[in-house]
Amino acid sequence: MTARIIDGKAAAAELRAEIGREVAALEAAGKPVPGLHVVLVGEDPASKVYVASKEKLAAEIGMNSVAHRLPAETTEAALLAKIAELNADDGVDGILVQLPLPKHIDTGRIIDAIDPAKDVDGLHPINAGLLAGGKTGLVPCTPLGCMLLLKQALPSLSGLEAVVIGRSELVGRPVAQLLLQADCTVTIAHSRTRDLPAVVKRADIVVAAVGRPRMVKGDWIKPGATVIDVGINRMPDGKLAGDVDYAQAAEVAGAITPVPGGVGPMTIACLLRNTLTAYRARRG
Ligand SMILES: Nc1nc(=O)c2c([nH]1)NC[C@@H]1CN(c3ccc(C(=O)N[C@@H](CCC(=O)O)C(=O)O)cc3)C=[N+]21
Repeated sequence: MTARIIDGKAAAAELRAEIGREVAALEAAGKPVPGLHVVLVGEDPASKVYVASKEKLAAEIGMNSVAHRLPAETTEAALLAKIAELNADDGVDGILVQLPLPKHIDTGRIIDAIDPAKDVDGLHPINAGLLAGGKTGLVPCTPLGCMLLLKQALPSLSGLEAVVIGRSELVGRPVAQLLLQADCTVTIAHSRTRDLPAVVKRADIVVAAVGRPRMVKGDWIKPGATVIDVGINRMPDGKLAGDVDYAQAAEVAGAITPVPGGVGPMTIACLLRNTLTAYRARRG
C-alpha cells in the first residue's frame, strides 16, 4: 500500500485564508484587528526564522503583527516586565514567547506570567488544566494542528486506537488530551515504554513527537494506519527529517504527514487561529 499524503501546507494555507476573511470582516465593521505579539530573546538561528515566519504570516492576513526582539542578556526580571506590559495592553490579543529561552531564564516562571486569556501557545497551567479537564481554553498550536489534519484525513476518530509517542508539555500530553476528547482510546508511549514497536503496531493513529529523526520504522506501523509526524529534526546535510522513517512508513500507512509540509505549517496557522479565538473571547 502507498499512503495518501496529508498535505499540511495546503491545509494551513486554507486555514490562514479563512482566518484572513474573518479579520477582513472585523476591519470592514470598523473594529480593531487582532494583535499578535511574539517575543524572541536572543539569537538562536532557528528561532529567528520561526519568529520571522509567524510575524510575516500574521501580517499577511491583516493582523496587527509585532515581534519584540530582546538581547540574549535580557534578565528574567526584564522579560517579566515586558510580559506585564503586554498583559496590560488592551490592543494585545495574543502573546507568544518563543522557546527555548536562554538558560538563565526560568521558562515556567515566564509562561506562568502570561495572561491565560492571551496565551495563544496554550501553555499556561490554566489552559493546560482546562484541557486536562476536558474543557477548552486556548489549546497548544501543534496539537491543534495535528487534530485538524486528523479530522481531515479520517471520517471519524471515535473508538480508534491512538498511540502518542512522547510526553512533552508542548505536544505529547496535550495531543493525547485532544485525542481522548475525540473519543479515541489513547496510549502515551515514552522513553521507558517496553516494546515500543508492538505498542505502536496497535495504533490506528500514530502521533510521533519525540524529536529523534526517523525513529519510527515502517514495520512498527499497522497497515492502513494514519501517521502524524510532529518531528522537525535538522539533519547534518541541512535537510529536515521527521520522527518517522517516511520512506518506510509510507509503504504501510493509509495516510501520512510529510516533513516538511505537514504539521509545521499547521502549527503557525493554528497560532493565528488561537489569536482570533483569544480576540473574540476578550473583545466579543
Ligand atoms: N513558544 C513556542 N511556540 C511554538 O509553537 C514553538 C516554539 N516556541 N519554539 C519552536 C517550536 C517549533 N515550531 C515550528 C513551527 C513551524 C514550523 C514549520 O513551519 N516548519 C516547516 C519547515 C520550516 C523549515 O524549513 O525550517 C514545515 O514543517 O514544513 C516548524 C516548527 C514552533 N515552535
